[in-house]
Amino acid sequence: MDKIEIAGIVNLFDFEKLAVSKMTNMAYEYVASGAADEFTVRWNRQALDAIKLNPTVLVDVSQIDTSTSLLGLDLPHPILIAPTAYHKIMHPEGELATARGAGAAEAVYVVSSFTTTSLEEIAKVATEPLWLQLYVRDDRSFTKDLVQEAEYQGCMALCVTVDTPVAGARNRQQRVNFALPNGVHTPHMHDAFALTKSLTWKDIEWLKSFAKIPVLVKGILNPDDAEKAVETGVSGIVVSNHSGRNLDTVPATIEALPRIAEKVNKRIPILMDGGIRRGTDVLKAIALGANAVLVGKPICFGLACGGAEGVTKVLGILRNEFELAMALTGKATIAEIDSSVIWK
Ligand SMILES: Cc1cc2nc3c(=O)[nH]c(=O)nc-3n(C[C@H](O)[C@H](O)[C@H](O)COP(=O)(O)O)c2cc1C
Ligand SMILES: CC(C)CC(=O)C(=O)O
Repeated sequence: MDKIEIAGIVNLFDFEKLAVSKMTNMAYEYVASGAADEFTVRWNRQALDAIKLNPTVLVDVSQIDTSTSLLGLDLPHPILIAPTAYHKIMHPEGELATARGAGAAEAVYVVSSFTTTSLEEIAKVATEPLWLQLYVRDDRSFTKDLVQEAEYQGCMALCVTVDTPVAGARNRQQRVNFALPNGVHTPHMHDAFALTKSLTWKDIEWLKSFAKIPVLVKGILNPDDAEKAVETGVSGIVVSNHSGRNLDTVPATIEALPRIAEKVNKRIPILMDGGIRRGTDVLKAIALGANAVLVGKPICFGLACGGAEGVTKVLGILRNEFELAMALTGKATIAEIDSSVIWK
């Protein structure tokens, strides 16, 4: 059943349409919704759509190379799986299916702190690099233990989420009384309300003082914060507005990206997420200063539609579209993608 329906899917938007019928209403609302009036959710997409491309013709594009290196990793393509919580509410195999899907698609999988499967189990099935997204809790020793467990399980980087001292006004989650179903647990985080509200740059320094793997901060929108991140010595930043789930009416990430890229000036890698749905979106993000992108919601919908296979298909479609976008704009390698590809 799943296989036939998935076979008919040709783009990432199709996954959401199919996922509506596959997910419980509560799970769908959890994944699909943003904060408050969802302006930022819409702006993420509208801002990407509004950017026009400037193709160069008569360039030899017989060999398209999407490979890139990031924090010491050689990646066949620059598309990562963004950390999203609670995969077992989307598919019974949860994060194990996501990790298998990532493996088949040669993608880095950033596991959420709110994973419903332990890192140990995920690491057993993963064949591509895992990173851990870290929510810091009031109990700092708990956080230290989690970092050490991530290192022990072979995670290759930490993404510390810094845009969620509190979750946003998630009205759609409130309307469905969002709660985890019986039998679904978060082995590394227990309680969403135990997140710390007192996280500062000092904590990032503290994490860096003992972490043996690169520390990135996820949730940067303000260029001055990007500068602080560089000064604090983090290994990279993720330009993100949490898919519009926290502070509504912040700008689209693609709008914030050029200013941040200018400030960072290639001193550390920049990743970006928020509304990436098309290969042309990946191209635009790279052209405006990102080294790599992450996708969140489409992975959840792919997982809901077809488990590991759905996740692989989401990534495969996006990667293929990205290759098409490179060929059609006359860019054979990632290094060649710069702002000349944007119509001004
Ligand atoms: C269902 C869902 C759960 C999420 N859970 C987390 C999380 O646990 N930790 C985190 O840092 N970000 C979380 N995010 C934010 C994503 O990592 C990412 O920033 C965002 O989804 C990217 O935008 P996109 O979904 O439009 O691709 C979540 C997003 C969604 C949609
Ligand atoms: C448990 C939540 C704080 C996870 C999250 O980051 C989200 O739902 O956006």
